Amino acid sequence: MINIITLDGERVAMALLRDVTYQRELEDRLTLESLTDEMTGFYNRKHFNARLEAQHSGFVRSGLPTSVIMFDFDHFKRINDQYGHAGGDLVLINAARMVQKELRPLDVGCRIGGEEFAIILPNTQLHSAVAFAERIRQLIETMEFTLDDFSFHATVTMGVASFASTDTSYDSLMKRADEALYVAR
Ligand SMILES: Nc1nc2c(ncn2[C@@H]2O[C@H](COP(=O)(O)OP(=O)(O)OP(=O)(O)O)[C@@H](O)[C@H]2O)c(=O)[nH]1
Repeated sequence: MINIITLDGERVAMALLRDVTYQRELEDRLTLESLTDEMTGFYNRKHFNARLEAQHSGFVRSGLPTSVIMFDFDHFKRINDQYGHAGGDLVLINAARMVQKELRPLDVGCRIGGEEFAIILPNTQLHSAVAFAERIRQLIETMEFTLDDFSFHATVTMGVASFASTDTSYDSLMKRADEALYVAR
């Protein structure tokens, strides 16, 4: 804002400038926090739904493929019972960290439930997504989790699906991935 003021009888212009960098950074941080899971740093279910809906629109418009990998830790309750909640948390945090390292820049890793994760893979056909899911599954299987004097392993069940021309919304893809998850058990 520029004001004209009189100083010592002279008319001068005075500009008021406000540095909003801090405010912008704070707003960006709050937005990011509302979209991410604090424990793993992955995006939360809200962001997952929004991104998948956007990917579905892209698919309808231009036919760009998108696949989704869902995975769920097997018998997670048993891990909590045997190694405590800290043991369960350790599995979720370390597995998410490992998966994050395997993702390409456009991929979106999300924690969509307690021990349930999903990865959105833009521009990825089903067969590539299946190969990637299998690699992740094996990597998790070989991870060793250590807490106090105990070492243990965890396994996941995966489901993979891609958008199809018959999909009326992103929900249809989720249903297929869920069914695949179920069949794999
Ligand atoms: N440690 C820890 N446990 C969690 C968290 N969120 C959810 N859980 C636990 O995850 C367990 C999920 O239990 P279920 O849905 O029965 O799943 P499950 O034991 O893996 O059984 P299946 O899915 O049939 O293999 C519950 O015991 C929850 O308490 C979390 O953030 N940390």
